[in-house]
Amino acid sequence: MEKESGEMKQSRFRRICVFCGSSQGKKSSYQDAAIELGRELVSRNIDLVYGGGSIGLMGLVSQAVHDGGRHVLGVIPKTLLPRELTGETVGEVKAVADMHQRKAEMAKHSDAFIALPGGYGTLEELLEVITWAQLGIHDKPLLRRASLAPVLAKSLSLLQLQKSWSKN
Ligand SMILES: C/C(=C\CNc1ncnc2c1ncn2[C@@H]1O[C@H](COP(=O)(O)O)[C@@H](O)[C@H]1O)CO
Repeated sequence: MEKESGEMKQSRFRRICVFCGSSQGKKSSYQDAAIELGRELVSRNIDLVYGGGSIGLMGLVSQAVHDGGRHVLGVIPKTLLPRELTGETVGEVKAVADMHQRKAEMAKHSDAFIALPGGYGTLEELLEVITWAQLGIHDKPLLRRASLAPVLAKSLSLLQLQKSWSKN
């Protein structure tokens, strides 16, 4: 991405949608990755679109982008608007009717998608944009889309495993 002179080349993406956990996850590397991604977007002059709120990795990436002076758009269903559910949102907040409209709005306002570690919500959002790409509904890049199937399969079986552990 860097030019020979050392100055940063303008990315072809203006706004990137990030799907990520509403909790911080068990590994500090997840939190580090969220902050690092936020700073990377700033360094490439890219704005953020995400699910809104300040909780979990969502809060870390949005705060990093906001702190760096780039625009942050949080798309939140009306039912999740109360601050006790999602916390304070930095930047612009777009309230939508429901989860379906949220995903459509996030996709509409973005030029590409990136997924960080997360739970069922992140997986669901990721699977939907992959499916839309497969159906030709959009042709926006998704980070490592080509090799995602095995990763997703592994994640799903890990989630299943985690579920059965928590029952014991
Ligand atoms: C209902 C409660 C908390 C939910 N708060 C959320 N606020 C904003 N966005 C959310 C929330 N939960 C899920 N999302 C969306 O899904 C992704 C994260 O889900 P995950 O299951 O944590 O991976 C994220 O990208 C959001 O778009 C109180 O219990």
